Amino acid sequence: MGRVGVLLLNLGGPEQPSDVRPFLYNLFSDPEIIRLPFSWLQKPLAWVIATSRAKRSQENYKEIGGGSPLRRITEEQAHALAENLRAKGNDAQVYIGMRYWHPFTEEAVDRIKADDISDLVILPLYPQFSISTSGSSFRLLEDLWTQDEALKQINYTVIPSWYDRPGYVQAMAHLLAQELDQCENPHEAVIFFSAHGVPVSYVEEAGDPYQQEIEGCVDAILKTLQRPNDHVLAYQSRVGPVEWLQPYTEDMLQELGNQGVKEIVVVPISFISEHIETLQEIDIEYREVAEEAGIQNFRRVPALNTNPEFIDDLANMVIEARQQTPIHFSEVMRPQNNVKLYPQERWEWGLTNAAERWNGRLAMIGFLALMLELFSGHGPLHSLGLL
Ligand SMILES: C=CC1=C(C)c2cc3[nH]c(cc4nc(cc5[nH]c(cc1n2)c(C)c5CCC(=O)O)C(CCC(=O)O)=C4C)c(C)c3C=C
Ligand SMILES: [Fe+2]
Ligand SMILES: [Fe+2]
Repeated sequence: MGRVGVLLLNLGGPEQPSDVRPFLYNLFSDPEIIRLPFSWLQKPLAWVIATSRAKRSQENYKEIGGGSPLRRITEEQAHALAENLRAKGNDAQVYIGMRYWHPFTEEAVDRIKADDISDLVILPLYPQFSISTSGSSFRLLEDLWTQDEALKQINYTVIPSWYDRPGYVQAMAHLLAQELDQCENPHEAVIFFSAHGVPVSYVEEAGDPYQQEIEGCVDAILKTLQRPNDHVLAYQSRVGPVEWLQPYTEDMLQELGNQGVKEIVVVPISFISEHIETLQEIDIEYREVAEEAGIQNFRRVPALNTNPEFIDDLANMVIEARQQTPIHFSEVMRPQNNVKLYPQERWEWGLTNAAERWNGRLAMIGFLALMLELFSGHGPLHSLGLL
C-alpha cells in the first residue's frame, strides 16, 4: 500500500496590500473567469483590469486587516482534516492548492510528486461546482497531468461537488439555528441565503450546474432546519458589464426593507471559510444597505471554518471517495467554448469574412483605448463599473 494524499483546492487570496494587484492579474488571466475571442488579448486585458481594480480592492482588504484570511483558515482546515483522518485510522498527507495565490496548485502538485504519493483524493473546498471555481482548478490539474508522466502513475479521484452531503448540510443547519435563536423574534427573522454570483451565460449557455446546486443546497438546509421562517435566495459579488444570476443581494435587501422586514439572518451559502466576501462585502457593505433599507437587525451565520461536524464530514468524504470507483478529470463538467464574461459570438466582435482583415487593427485600437482609459480614469469601462 502506497502513500495517500488529499489535495484541497481553493481560490487563494492576497495576504498583504502589495499582493492584491498580482492576485487580481492571476484571476483575470484565467479563461474560466474571462474568456475572450482572441487569446492574445487575455493577458493585456487582465493587466489593465487588475491594475485599475487594485486600488478599490486594496481599500476593501484594508477594511479586514489588509489581506485575506483564506490561507490561514485553509491551513487550519487541512490540519484538522489530517487529524480527523488519523483518528479514523486513515493516515494521509493533506496538501493545499490555491488557484490564484500562494500556495499555488502547481506547488502542491510538486510536493505531491516529491512525497511519492500513490493515491490521491482531490477535494475542492467549494460545496457547489462552478466552471469558474472547481472547474477552473480541475482544468489546470488536467493540464499538469497531461504534461507529466510521473503524475499519470498516481491513482487519483476527484470529488466534483458535495452541496447535498448530509454532514455538511447538518453543520450548516446547526449554525443557522444557533443564529436564529439569538434573534429578537427567532421565528420571524427572514433567512437570507446569499450565494456568490456567476454570469448568466455560464448557466444558460455553458451548462454550469452552479445555480441548480445552490438551489439544491438551500432546499437541503431548510429541510434539515425544520423552522417556519420565510427565506430568500440572492446572488452577490457581481463583476463586469454582463448580466449575472439574479436577484442581486443588494436589490433583495432593498425589497425586504420595502416590505417592512425588520430582522434577517444572512447565510453565505457558497463559502465555507471567512474571507473578503463575508467579512467585508456582507458584514460591512450589505449591512449598510440593509440598515438604509430599514432592516434593523442584521445577523450573519459564521462560515464553517474548522467546525468539527464539518471537518468530520470532509474526512468521511475522503474515506468514501477512496472506496468508490475513481472519478477522473475527463468525467467532470467542462465548459463549452461559449463561456463568457464578454460577448463571444463572432458577429458581436465583427468577425465576418469582410471584417476579418480589420479585426487585428480594431483590437489594437481597442487595447490602446483601454490603456488610455486606465491612465485617464474616464471611459466606457469606468461607466460600466468594471474599472
Ligand atoms: C463559490 C464561490 C465563487 C464563485 C462562483 C466565484 C466566481 C467569480 N469571481 C469573480 C471575480 C472575483 N472574485 C474575487 C474573490 C473571490 N471569489 C471567491 C469565490 C468565488 N468566485 C472568493 C472566495 C474570493 C475571495 C478570496 C479572498 O480574498 O479571500 C475577486 C477579488 C476580490 C475583489 O476585487 O472583489 C474577484 C475580482 C468572477 C469574475 C467570477 C465568475 C466568473
Ligand atoms: Fe470570485
Ligand atoms: Fe466582492
